[in-house]
Amino acid sequence: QCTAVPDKTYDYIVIGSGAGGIPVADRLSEAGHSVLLLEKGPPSSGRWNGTMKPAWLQGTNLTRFDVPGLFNQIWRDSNGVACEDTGVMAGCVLGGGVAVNSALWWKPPSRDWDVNFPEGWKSTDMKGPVEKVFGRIPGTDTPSQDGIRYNQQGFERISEGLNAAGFKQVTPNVQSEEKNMTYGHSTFFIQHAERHGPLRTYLETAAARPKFTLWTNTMARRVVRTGGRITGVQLDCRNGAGHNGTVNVTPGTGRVIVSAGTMGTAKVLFRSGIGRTDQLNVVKNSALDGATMISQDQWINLPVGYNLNDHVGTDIQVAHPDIRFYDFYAAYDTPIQSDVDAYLANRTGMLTTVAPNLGPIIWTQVTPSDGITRSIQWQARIEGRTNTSMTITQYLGTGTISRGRLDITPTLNTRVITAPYLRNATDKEAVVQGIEHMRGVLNGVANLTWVTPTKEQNTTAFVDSIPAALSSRNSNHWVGSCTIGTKDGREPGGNAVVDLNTKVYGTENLFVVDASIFPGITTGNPSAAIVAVAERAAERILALK
Ligand SMILES: Cc1cc2nc3c(=O)[nH]c(=O)nc-3n(C[C@H](O)[C@H](O)[C@H](O)COP(=O)(O)OP(=O)(O)OC[C@H]3O[C@@H](n4cnc5c(N)ncnc54)[C@H](O)[C@@H]3O)c2cc1C
Repeated sequence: QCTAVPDKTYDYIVIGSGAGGIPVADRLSEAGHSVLLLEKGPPSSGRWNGTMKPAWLQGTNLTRFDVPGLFNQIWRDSNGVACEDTGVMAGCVLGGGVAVNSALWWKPPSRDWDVNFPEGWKSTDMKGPVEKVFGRIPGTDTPSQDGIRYNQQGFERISEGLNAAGFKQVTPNVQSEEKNMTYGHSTFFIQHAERHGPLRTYLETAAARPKFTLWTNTMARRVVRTGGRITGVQLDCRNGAGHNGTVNVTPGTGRVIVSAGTMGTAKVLFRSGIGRTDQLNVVKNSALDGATMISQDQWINLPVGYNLNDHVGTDIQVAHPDIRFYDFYAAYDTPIQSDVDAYLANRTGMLTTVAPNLGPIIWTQVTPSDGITRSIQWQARIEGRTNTSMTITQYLGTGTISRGRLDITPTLNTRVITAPYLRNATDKEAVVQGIEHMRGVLNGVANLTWVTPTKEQNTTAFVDSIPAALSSRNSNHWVGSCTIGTKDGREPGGNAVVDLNTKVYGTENLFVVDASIFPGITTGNPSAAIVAVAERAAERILALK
């Protein structure tokens, strides 16, 4: 049953409850403001009354989102979980990406801020926000309550090669600056062997305050505005629940924060008449929005959808007779009973391991012929062509030059129109250099065999054989599309959508706080960096008059 919007206004309306939205909503509410957090999807974890679970979790307060061993289920059945309007994988449930992801959790090295971000957002500015994030969500590299890491054969064999090649083993979030020739155990935002992170910290403190309100199953269709002044948000209820109508901000002082993710935020802005004219014309000519869209003389011409980025993923695969595959996919419907018992009784055993048994995580840097250093993260997992194979994904991160673009279709879905992968020759050179290096390192592991590339294959030919396309390179780490910067995108040569306070250019009270404002991709999986950006944005927004 949909509910009509009550006659009440809010100091802040935050659209989207992901890595960016939950922390910023919490900090704004902590400052004493009334805050409404909108989420288009249903509840996810058991803590928030989620219901999606396998038979063996019936009668517990856990859902598929809570148990680390079930995190693979998103690749088996994403119905009602994944966004239907993004063209790429993203979580459309309470928590967004931090409800559905692999929970990998990295303190960003200074380089991630200093290479990518504008003034006011450099590593010296981000030190406090990062400390706040890790104070609340420290993460762990031993999720199981008995302190045991299970099925570590892959980690151990690969480490032999790394050690022989001079790599140093580190505790990644302690030695977080050491991101070259280092490796460590996967580190997760897991606690008590359950998914933790923003849903179990920031959202809990926010929800405990009387002036905080959360509406799930409630989608922001567009912001309602007169010129640059936003007065409210028009809502569509979903899944036969949620709220319908237009909810307003406090007259004169209220603000709206869009935190709907790299794809979702771009869509909300397009539907609100903010973007390049070609995209706004698509919305204007659409059956859904055409008749009700804000008139053309009010459009704000900004480069929404540009500067899109993601880690370029390149998979290599090796095999070793010691490696043991564990069937996390089967754990949903036909789990091993002793593993279920260990998990439910003690939070120990294989199901405390994030599927599909990730690690080691390895960091290197390469500098191709343009002289610009690229950070690389290598992410190993026990999954591949056979039961003894291991896939190791190379993520090309901080320092990449290639960028892509997203746009909106006549049915109002976003889609990646230009994939941000290897559009620049030196990015490709960096990928090849990195793989060449890792092939040498892994050749130092006794009894290791190569699946891809084959031992004889030339590295450049191997990299060329994998299309620079979404289907083969996508890492689900989308950033960009509403870039932060000082060059107002309404001006010739301007590339930024939001200013240094995360306020959308040309508006008085509209902000964007999520992965979409990142000017470039991070070294590692980005969720901790996004939470840190939300902390910093809250500081800056609260400091505004
Ligand atoms: C399968 C997968 C695995 C990943 N693994 C990792 C990992 O291990 N570690 C890591 O650091 N990162 C990982 N990531 C990436 C990480 O989760 C994302 O980068 C991060 O969640 C993005 O944060 P965000 O706030 O920008 O958007 P999101 O977290 O995507 O949040 C956006 C939220 O807004 C909601 N929304 C969208 N439109 C509207 C609207 N119009 N109205 C109301 N609500 C709306 C969405 O439903 C969603 O809840 C993974 C991502 C995926 C998809």
